Amino acid sequence: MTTVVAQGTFDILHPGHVHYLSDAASMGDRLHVIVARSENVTHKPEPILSGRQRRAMVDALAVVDEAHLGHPEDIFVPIERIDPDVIALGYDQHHDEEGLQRALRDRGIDCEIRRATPLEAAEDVLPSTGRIIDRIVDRRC
Ligand SMILES: Cc1cc2nc3c(=O)[nH]c(=O)nc-3n(C[C@H](O)[C@H](O)[C@H](O)COP(=O)(O)O)c2cc1C
Ligand SMILES: Nc1ncnc2c1ncn2[C@@H]1O[C@H](COP(=O)(O)OP(=O)(O)OP(=O)(O)O)[C@@H](O)[C@H]1O
Repeated sequence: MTTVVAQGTFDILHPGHVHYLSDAASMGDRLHVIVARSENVTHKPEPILSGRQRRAMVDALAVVDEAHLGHPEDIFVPIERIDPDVIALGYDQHHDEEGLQRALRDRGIDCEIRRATPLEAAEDVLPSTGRIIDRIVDRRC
């Protein structure tokens, strides 16, 4: 049984999220998703939906076995509990893969880090929460 972990903000679900989570699910047998706490999303505007709402939306997807609201302080607490075989990073996530691998090893977690692929977007709705919000503001305000 290969356990995979995916993680992210997942504010206002869109096809890019479904693509990432489907890709992550295809890397193993069970997919756990860690949903970032709003207070830890510091590299972009605060999420519109609460952490509980974002977790519930992700948990409702067929490809997801379990969605968890992330730990407020230590990102390795849920990882230690889930004990994954694979961590699937999003195609555009700027995590330091070597640093992450070292930190996992220091904690005795034997886990492979893999990258998911981007969704090839052909339609006119751009699959990014930020771009969707910009378009809503543009068209409706
Ligand atoms: C392995 C891993 C575990 C994470 N666990 C948590 C966590 O427990 N709590 C949390 O608030 N953020 C956690 N994060 C951070 C966020 O999920 C995410 O990386 C960050 O907010 C960037 O999200 P974005 O790709 O949606 O922009 C974790 C990140 C990684 C790489
Ligand atoms: N178009 C896409 N193709 C593949 N993966 C995607 C796509 N959009 C988002 N993801 C992945 O989904 C995960 C969570 O993404 P996130 O919640 O940051 O959404 P986002 O739409 O990229 O948000 P924002 O526009 O606010 O940066 C990340 O790992 C990201 O790589």
